[in-house]
Amino acid sequence: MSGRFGARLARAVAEKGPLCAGIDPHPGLLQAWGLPADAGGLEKFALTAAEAIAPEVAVVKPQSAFFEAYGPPGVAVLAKTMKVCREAGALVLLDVKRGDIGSTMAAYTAAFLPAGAELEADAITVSPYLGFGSLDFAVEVAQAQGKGLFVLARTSNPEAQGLQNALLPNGKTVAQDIVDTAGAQNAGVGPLGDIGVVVGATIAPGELDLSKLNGPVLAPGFGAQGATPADLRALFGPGLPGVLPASSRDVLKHGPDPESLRAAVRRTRDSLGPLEKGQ
Ligand SMILES: O=c1ccn([C@@H]2O[C@H](COP(=O)(O)O)[C@@H](O)[C@H]2O)c(=O)[nH]1
Repeated sequence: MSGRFGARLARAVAEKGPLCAGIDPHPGLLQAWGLPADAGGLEKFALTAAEAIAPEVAVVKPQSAFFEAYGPPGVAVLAKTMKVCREAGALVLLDVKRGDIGSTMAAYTAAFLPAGAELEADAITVSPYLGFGSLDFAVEVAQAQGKGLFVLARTSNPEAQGLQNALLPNGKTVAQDIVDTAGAQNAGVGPLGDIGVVVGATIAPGELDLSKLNGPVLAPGFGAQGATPADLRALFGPGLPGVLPASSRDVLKHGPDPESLRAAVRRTRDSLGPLEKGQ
């Protein structure tokens, strides 16, 4: 690993395209793959998915919740899965959505960002709902150690709209304010800053101005939650610069056969259009 996260991400996307493939071991998927709902079934599921998917995409996003649900053995499987993905050349974005007062955020930061941590990720998702400033230490560590953060701004779930589109005294929506605060951290950094945001692929075009973000956008909601490649283009523009459409269940439902999983991830990746220079 060398260089800033934004630069590493830009290189990976130029090589493999922008798809972020999720590893979400839902109990229903384990059942559909004929696996037991225990740590052994979890391991078979996650490692099969990681080995088939990680070589094909720029970014893999394991969903921590589905591993944590199995206790310490599940967390051990998560660590193994992340290692397999990184060894296959993918960047690992751990979806953990952590957010707390600053001093506690420091402990979360230590758990996921430093080199050599058991759950070391290239980037993590974080929540700014204790105030963006509560993330200051995580921002500092990410920028200093070549890692990234994806800050929840306008999430893909329908319940989010009221809170995230509420107007602040400065006249901006909560989500826009989060995007602009992330953008301030990325100012002047090329080709892409390290502090990204999460913007659901399911939201209406025109809700947010991302023009000054200068950082990556994780866009979940593509696939199983209904958003299509056309929705992504309408929302983010045709070139999708810095945007990582994320899909989990829609790819994973094609397992357990590794060849079918590989074919599904390639189809999904190719549905986003040809690679463009500088994308
Ligand atoms: O706004 C958000 C933020 C995160 N997620 C996560 O992404 C995946 C989506 O899975 P699909 O199977 O592709 O629907 C999942 O891990 C969510 O926790 C999101 O959906 N929306």
